[in-house]
Amino acid sequence: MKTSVHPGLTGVEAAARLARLGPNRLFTPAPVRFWAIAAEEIREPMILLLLGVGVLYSVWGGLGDATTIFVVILLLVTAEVVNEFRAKRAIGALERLSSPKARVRRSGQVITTDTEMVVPGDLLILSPGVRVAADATLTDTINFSVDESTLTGESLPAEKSVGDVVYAGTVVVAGEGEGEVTATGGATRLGQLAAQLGSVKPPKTPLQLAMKSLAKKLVWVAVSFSIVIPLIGIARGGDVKQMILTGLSLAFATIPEELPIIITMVLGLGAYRLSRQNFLVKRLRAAETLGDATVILTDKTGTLTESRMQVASVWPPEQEHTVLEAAVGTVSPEVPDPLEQAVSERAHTLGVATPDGKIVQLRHPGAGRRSKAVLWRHQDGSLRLHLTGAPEEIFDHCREVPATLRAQLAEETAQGRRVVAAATRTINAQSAEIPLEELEHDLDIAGLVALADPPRPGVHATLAQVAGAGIRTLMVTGDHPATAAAIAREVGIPADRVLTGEELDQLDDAKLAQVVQDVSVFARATPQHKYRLVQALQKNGEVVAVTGDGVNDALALKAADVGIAMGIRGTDVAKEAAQAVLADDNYATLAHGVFEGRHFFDNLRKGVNYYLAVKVGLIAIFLLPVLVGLPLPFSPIQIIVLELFMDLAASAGFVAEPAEADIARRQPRRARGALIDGAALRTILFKGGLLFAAVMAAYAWANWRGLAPAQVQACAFAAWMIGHVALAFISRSDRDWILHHGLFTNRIMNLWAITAVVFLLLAIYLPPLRDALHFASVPPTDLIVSMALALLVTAPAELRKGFNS
Ligand SMILES: Nc1ncnc2c1ncn2[C@@H]1O[C@H](COP(=O)(O)OP(=O)(O)OP(=O)(O)O)[C@@H](O)[C@H]1O
Repeated sequence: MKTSVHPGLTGVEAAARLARLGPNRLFTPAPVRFWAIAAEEIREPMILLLLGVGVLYSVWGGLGDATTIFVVILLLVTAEVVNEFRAKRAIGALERLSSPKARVRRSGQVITTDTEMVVPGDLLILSPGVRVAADATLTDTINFSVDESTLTGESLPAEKSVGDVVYAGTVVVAGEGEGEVTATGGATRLGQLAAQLGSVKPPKTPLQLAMKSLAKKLVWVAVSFSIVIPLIGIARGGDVKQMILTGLSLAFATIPEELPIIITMVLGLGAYRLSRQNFLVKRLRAAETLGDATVILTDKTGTLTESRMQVASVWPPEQEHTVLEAAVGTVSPEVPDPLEQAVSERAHTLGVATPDGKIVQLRHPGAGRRSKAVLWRHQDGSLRLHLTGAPEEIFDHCREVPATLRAQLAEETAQGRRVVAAATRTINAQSAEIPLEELEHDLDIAGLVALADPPRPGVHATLAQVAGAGIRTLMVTGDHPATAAAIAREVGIPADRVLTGEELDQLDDAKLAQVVQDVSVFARATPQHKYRLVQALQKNGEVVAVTGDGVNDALALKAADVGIAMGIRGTDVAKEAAQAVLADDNYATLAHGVFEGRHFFDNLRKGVNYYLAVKVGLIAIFLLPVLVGLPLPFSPIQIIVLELFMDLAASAGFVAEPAEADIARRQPRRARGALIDGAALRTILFKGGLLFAAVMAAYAWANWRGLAPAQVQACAFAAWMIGHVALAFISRSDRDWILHHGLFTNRIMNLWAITAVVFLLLAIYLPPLRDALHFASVPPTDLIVSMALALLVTAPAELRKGFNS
């Protein structure tokens, strides 16, 4: 392969072309616009229902009532639109954060840029695992082939050489190459295909679907009550118009249209926050499942270790020069991996040069091989083959291997070092066309290079924390078993037994499912082994999070419950197959993500349970008075105001809830059951019942005191507002006392509570608002008693935690 004859475009020229020809992308993501969301929201059946109520009010009630109701509608719609806008903008930003990258040469330097920034004339640097960013004509290749199945459906790799065209969207599977971009974005072949397909909306996550279906079921419950309650009222001689308005308002307040929005808010905003901390959530699904992980299947290099490899020793030491000369012959000049970087740095320090000449053949590790082979043609026409890789594999191809080398290998690997052997062979000058595999024999061993790659600082502590949270960590590596075991011990993974890929092949699926219960370290493993491990673990009922970087890791990443690609080491293919990307490749970031996943799920459950509890309370509050023939505790306008406050708490308040103290200590939720199980249902009914009792207590008190109907409603309203604020605070933690959890640690909830209380006081004592909402001023003592009753009656929800834990 020629080395960098063409320097590529300059940055200035590339920018000019980008401005002229537009970004290299197939779809322009629809921008998230506030007004578009608002327009959509206004067309929602719920809002139409409310507008209907408004119109009826203006016909039956009067202009004042109609104005009040339209103001409330405006507030409600604004609140919902702001919420939805925030969540959708966050989800949109997620895509930008994990946008694909491409390697190009500009002004003689290889740089990594956003794929969108690639322009015609750019020189693409292509290596295995790369998804080709744009259509390009190959200017340089070496044993180069691509998988074109996305375009042609043909699954066999297509070999390509200089002059051939590679298409955007295809994947490099072998060799190395360089190509000059001829078309970008919509002008590429893929772009033309994509234009026919149109844009694809991301599918809804299982939880979003479950929530939608739950919301649909609950609509019927809400609607039934909203019909039955006014019917009973009318049968008992109530005012027909008033009852119709009550029914409509009740329907509006109890139909759980907010449920799917709560999910989008919690998962969307949560995933966005997590993505700012190096855990890029590409699909919301990942945010959903992460917290349930019971097993983390992780790579070693870069995830548990630093991936800043350094040559620790070379064997035999007196022949270091020769060994490095052999090893540096397989170092890729364009895209060296950390191992190659370490070798080349050391060679550079000692003044050992890269072979002088041209690469005529090349084979990367992979497809069952753990070595890299490069065939060089020197200036004088002679051919020399260089092989670097797993010692046992290299030894097999060597003429003879001194026993001291084998002994040294054992010693170095026991210290956790990655050890590669380097060997060479002089080849007949006429044999350049013979496939590499046929040349790889009778090699002369040069020696061993041992590379140190220490564990990342803090990874030991994180692993212990993860283990304490009931999550097992399994290490799967392509490295030597002794190296794997030594690193595993250092970071705290049990390594009494290490299983190699070869041993794993001997086990059938049933046996493997048994073995994975005890063994935590797998060495000399391939991506296929990783895939089998994921399946075996899932067979045992585990929820598996897996990391991956290579082209062939896509299988395991897709099969896992959460597939997580490495951001630094990962290939494009792995990143595409994964649901999330670790921007820093760090195990600690992954662990943090799992705990955050638990946190999201907690918040979601708390928000939903609270939301349903207050709805149950509201229905009960209306059912009892109509059944026993008492005046209604709230007028229709008041019901609509209540809805505004309860929606806000559930959708915005619980999103901001800090994690529970035991988030990293408790065991995973084993049963991946429904969001609302038996226990949750009991809690919902219990809390709804308490809210009902709180309002009824104030209502009874006000009646007993002989207050006027509008005053009775004011007392009931006060009890509701205080009661539902108290319940919201109590619901912020399931098991922990709220004082222990932190009474004022949720800023949004604080703000909401203060607004609710101030609004309550203004609604009763500020004449224009009071008149608009049909309240009457009440003696402060009665108000205080109503509020105190609400606190007293809802307190059992807090006390119940003592019995639950
Ligand atoms: N660039 C390379 N040159 C020579 N040999 C290599 C190279 N890369 C990998 N190998 C050999 O292949 C083995 C497996 O390496 P690989 O990078 O595939 O491991 P892995 O599965 O990614 O493991 P890990 O989780 O430790 O990264 C290494 O131990 C080494 O012997």
